Amino acid sequence: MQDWGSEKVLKDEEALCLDATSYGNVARFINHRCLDANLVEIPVEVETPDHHYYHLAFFTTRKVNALEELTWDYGIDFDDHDHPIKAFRCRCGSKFCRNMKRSNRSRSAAVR
Ligand SMILES: C[S@@+](CC[C@H](N)C(=O)[O-])C[C@H]1O[C@@H](n2cnc3c(N)ncnc32)[C@H](O)[C@@H]1O
Repeated sequence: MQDWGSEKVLKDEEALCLDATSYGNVARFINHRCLDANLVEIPVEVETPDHHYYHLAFFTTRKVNALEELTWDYGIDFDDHDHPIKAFRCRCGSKFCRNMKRSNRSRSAAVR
């Protein structure tokens, strides 16, 4: 189930997926950063006489310096090996990197 915000929990059949594989704008170039990314996404309902649909609006979570990279936590579970899409190897560099934690875990397991 998707939970966007808090008021409404969508059932799977009502959930929306935005896929920028074939079409998108400059937001397609935003890279992932684990946990301490400087952007969050807010779904914004766009209303026309015929349709209601969503855009994802990105907002910064803190002051961003000139030339600082904008990053967004894609919400990937790097431990989910059953996911149909294989996750990339994260190189976000965050000290909270979920992929890094996984690498460290396997390394310390190998040392034992
Ligand atoms: C939406 S695109 C981001 C733009 C992409 N870097 C580019 O130059 O076109 C997502 C892809 O970028 C790469 N990517 C994004 N964040 C990454 C990260 N933290 N570590 C490694 N690769 C990353 C992955 O290949 C991912 O599938």
